[in-house]
Amino acid sequence: MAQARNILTSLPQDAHLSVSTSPTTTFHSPPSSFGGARRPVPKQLKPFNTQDIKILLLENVNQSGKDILTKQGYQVEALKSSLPEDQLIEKIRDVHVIGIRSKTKLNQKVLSEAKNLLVIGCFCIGTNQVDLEYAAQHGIAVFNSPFANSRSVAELVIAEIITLARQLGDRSNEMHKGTWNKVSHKCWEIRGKTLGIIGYGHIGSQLSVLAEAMGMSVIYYDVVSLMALGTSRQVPTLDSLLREADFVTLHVPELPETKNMISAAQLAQMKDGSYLINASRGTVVDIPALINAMRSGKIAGAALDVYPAEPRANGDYFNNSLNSWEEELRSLNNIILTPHIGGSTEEAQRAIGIEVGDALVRYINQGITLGSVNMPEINLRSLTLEEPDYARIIYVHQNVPGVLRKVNEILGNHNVDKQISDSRGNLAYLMADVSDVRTSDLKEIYDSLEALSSRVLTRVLY
Ligand SMILES: NC(=O)c1ccc[n+]([C@@H]2O[C@H](COP(=O)([O-])OP(=O)(O)OC[C@H]3O[C@@H](n4cnc5c(N)ncnc54)[C@H](O)[C@@H]3O)[C@@H](O)[C@H]2O)c1
Ligand SMILES: O=C(O)CC[C@@H](O)C(=O)O
Repeated sequence: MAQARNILTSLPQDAHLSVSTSPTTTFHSPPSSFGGARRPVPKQLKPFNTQDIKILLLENVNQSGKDILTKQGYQVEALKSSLPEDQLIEKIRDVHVIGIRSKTKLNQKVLSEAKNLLVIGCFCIGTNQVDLEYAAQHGIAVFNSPFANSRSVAELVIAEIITLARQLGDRSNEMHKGTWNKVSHKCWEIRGKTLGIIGYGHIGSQLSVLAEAMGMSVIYYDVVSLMALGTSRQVPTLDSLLREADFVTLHVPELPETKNMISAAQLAQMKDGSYLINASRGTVVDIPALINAMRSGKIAGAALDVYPAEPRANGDYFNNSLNSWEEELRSLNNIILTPHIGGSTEEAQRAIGIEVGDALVRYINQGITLGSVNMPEINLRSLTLEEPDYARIIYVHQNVPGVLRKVNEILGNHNVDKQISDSRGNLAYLMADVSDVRTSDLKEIYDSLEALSSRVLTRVLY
């Protein structure tokens, strides 16, 4: 694969390399010295003609991200929803970059059709919807936004804790139907109650601070030992958390180990009349088991933001055609059902658009992998307009013995100005800036690297 991703534009054989005069807006070299020195203007490297780069953005990616990509001159097509798999395959064949959120499944079947694909931008935290390993093995880098929406999720959970404790959803529904029902029975303050957080990462720890400010006691369970914020306390087992908490909230990634981590046995461990909140991934809670626990009164209320299967677009139905238990879920009392909006605030979406948009531009134009979730993280200071006949060679390869020797034999006839290499598992990423090269040299370097058996992807940027 990757013929179109082998990026070397055809210039006359002996032409000197041309330099674009438009500096990149998203990447700056550090100043060469302090105090008054003229700052070298970063050179915009050209993966190929920027206007030839085709980008498909799905799932209503924020305007901030679209603007960053459009400003580069790339061709950007943006759709509001995700696509059915057959349409996705049709479209992905043609593009160099795809931007998605949580709904688009980029599995092996889809990615194997993506012959031109260079990079995937997940405009969200979760990357479980992408086969990261397959992507890496085919030289496709994946970027996400690791914490730009964490605060939004934490704030939603705080709102849900109070809403459940006071049965606000039910009272509001009754009023909408014209019924006045003033009750205090089993309505509680949250002050002094215990919040159990499962997964004390970006979201869990942020929530911990907010919950303590509301007067709650916080305990948490995580597979790694983590510093407790405020007066919170890590507990050694999931069971101990479930037995002690009045409110249990999940903030773990979708993994084989987290599938149905809250099922009948765990619900049975929870305190009578406690509450469950899940804004992580739909696979983490066994929903039929939750329905039973709520019907029996064991669980007094729940809030779900995520589901094992979710509709593709706004306006789609949330009913039994997606998940067999949806009607039953909707019929329960004191349950808050939201359409995966934990990270859906103006602030979060704008920040994610900028963060992932910038990462895509850096990768496309400069080959920089900082923040990639499936490639070694590699950066070199940018080339400048004062370095006219330079090129950046990127060689993604299998991490096997002897490759660097062969690569350096190929580059050895030229002046390698700077070079860096790193590996991640069985994949390695090498970046080298070579000076005094002509187009014919580049063609030769490119062809020689392509001929190595270790090759995953070769790019030449200049
Ligand atoms: N509802 C939404 O809109 C929304 C928004 C953002 C993130 N999310 C989901 O929330 C998840 C958590 O986000 P985050 O940014 O806090 O992630 P994070 O990676 O910062 O933290 C996850 C924590 O879970 C822990 N963990 C992993 N496996 C575990 C297990 N089996 N048991 C206990 N702990 C375990 C990890 O050690 C880590 O500390 C994301 O993976 C994403 O799926 C949902
Ligand atoms: O915006 C989305 O679709 C996903 C939000 C959230 O689940 C995330 O992973 O960041």
